[in-house]
Amino acid sequence: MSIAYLGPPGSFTQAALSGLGVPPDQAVPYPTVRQALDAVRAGDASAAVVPWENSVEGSVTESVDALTSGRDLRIVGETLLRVQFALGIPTGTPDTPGSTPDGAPDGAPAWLGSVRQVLTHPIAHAQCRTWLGANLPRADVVTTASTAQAAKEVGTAATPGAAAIASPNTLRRYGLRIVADDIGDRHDAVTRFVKVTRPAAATDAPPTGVDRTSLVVPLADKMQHLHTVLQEFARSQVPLTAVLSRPGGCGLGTYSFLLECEGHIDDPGVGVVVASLTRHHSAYLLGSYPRADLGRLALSR
Ligand SMILES: O=C(O)C(=O)C[C@]1(C(=O)O)C=C[C@@H](O)C=C1
Repeated sequence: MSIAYLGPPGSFTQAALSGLGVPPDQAVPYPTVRQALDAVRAGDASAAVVPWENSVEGSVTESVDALTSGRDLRIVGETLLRVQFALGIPTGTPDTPGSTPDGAPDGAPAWLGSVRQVLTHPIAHAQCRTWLGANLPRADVVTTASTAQAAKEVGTAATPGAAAIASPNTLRRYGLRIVADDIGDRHDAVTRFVKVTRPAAATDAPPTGVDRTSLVVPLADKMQHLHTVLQEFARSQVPLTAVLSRPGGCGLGTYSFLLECEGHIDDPGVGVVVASLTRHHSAYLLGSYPRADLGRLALSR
């Protein structure tokens, strides 16, 4: 069966598929993270790959919210990808010497004068803020469901004054001319992607010794329990790797927590913590899966 991913082709998510062992001929692009996950829920895809966390911008809350909107999906794997960004404009864009936009630096290249609008994914935008602020401070930023979608829209519509931020290969794929490369604020930016399945299909991976466990603790209006939740990890000496609060749905100040820790549910420490949080705080498991290795990063260009 097919494997859904955040498309269109050329997205960073597509570049991450090989790191999760997804054969290219099984991968099917979906327009949004939610639609990719819903395809798994509906049984139209056996698994989905979605972005989960970025080293510069933090958690991909769209993915966290879409995944935790039900208790019916499990994370079964993760991979890491180094992400690099470039700016592309339609090939027909004429250079307009002497018309650099308001606020652009003196002596800026001529093509800058033509760019009024930059399309990209919000997390890519967040990673290119410094470059955009210095070079295109007055350009409108239009967010798209993925960087590849931005490249596709700019390449297809060839709207005068529009540019896209995506990986260099993706800009080329959609026929754009790269006018600025390596425009990310951090050259070591990394995005973590996860593979998600229905629990019935999830052959829970056995412990490898280098695993991660993700769970949700929906504290909602019982915020005073947060410190006891965190103490459970300390007591069992289980290292927490992430704590993310999301709106709990019961008004301001109520939260649901995504917690991630080192170790596997079948490891004694993690097992004890998850069992206790499940019993006392209605926690539920999102998955125990092999942790990706920072030393074996793929580079997406
Ligand atoms: O826009 C894409 O191409 C994606 O795959 C999404 C995404 C993300 O959500 O973080 C993936 C990696 C980059 O950090 C920017 C965007």
